[in-house]
Amino acid sequence: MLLEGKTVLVTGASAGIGRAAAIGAARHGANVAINYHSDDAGAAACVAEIEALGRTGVAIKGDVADPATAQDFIARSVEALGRVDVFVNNAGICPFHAFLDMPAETVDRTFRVNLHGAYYMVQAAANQMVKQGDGGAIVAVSSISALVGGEYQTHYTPTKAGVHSLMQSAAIALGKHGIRCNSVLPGTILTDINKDDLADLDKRERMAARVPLGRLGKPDDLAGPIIFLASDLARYVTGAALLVDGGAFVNLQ
Ligand SMILES: NC(=O)C1=CN([C@@H]2O[C@H](COP(=O)(O)OP(=O)(O)OC[C@H]3O[C@@H](n4cnc5c(N)ncnc54)[C@H](O)[C@@H]3O)[C@@H](O)[C@H]2O)C=CC1
Ligand SMILES: C[C@H](O)[C@@H]1OC(=O)[C@H](O)[C@@H]1O
Repeated sequence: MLLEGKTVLVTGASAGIGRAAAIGAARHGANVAINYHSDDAGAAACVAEIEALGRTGVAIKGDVADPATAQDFIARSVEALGRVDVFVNNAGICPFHAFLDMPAETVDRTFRVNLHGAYYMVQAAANQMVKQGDGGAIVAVSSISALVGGEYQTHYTPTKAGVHSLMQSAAIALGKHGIRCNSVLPGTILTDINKDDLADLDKRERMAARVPLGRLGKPDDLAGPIIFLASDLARYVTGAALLVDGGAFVNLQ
């Protein structure tokens, strides 16, 4: 049990990586509050799994693109669970589209959800941790895409580089408060975010062929690395970025 008695908050946890992180935290002894955007059934199912593990779970609806959601999520989580020990910034979108005719509203929405949302959520969680006075851990779900490009992801990859950079600067700003800030950089993980893109079986095979470990990732592959960074096992780790990509990034030839 790496998070026994801790309170963990996860954004975008009605599905995918966020959901796996939330349930993984509960499996490690944490009570968990999740933020979600619109999938009431997915959020309820996640809370039900947390509670089946004997922990308290709470789901709070809100669009992370709205700065007010961050204040609301932290305040209502504290109301329900008492405090915030760990904050996992996960919510994100990636509407694949070509560069030359990328609609301005797609760029704007992607920036607001992935980067502005991360900024205000991390800031609100950090303020709560500072108020509590005994440190904490923040883990952001960035991406291998913080380091490499994507033809149909010109609006998305800068947000993931931004989240990675946010963790580095926040690590400096919050170290004096005992708050650690790290990111995980997933490779290609099979979730709803890329279901349509990977319906192209040629592309899916190409992506899998790049992975030395021989397969694309599953949401649960991220739970362990996120829980590790959130836990006291990583007590001297801050400002770090952990690739969780089956080796895809280093596989040049
Ligand atoms: N699947 C992949 O290959 C990779 C995913 N990531 C990142 O992982 C994170 C999670 O994505 P996945 O689990 O893959 O996809 P997903 O589509 O299964 O999950 C995304 C989650 O974010 C939530 N969300 C979306 N917009 C939101 C909003 N405005 N407010 C609140 N919640 C919102 C969704 O409801 C959902 O729970 C994202 O930040 C994504 O960029 C990073 C690298 C690779
Ligand atoms: C959504 C993509 O399949 C996924 O998102 C990322 O951040 C990875 O780099 C993959 O491209």
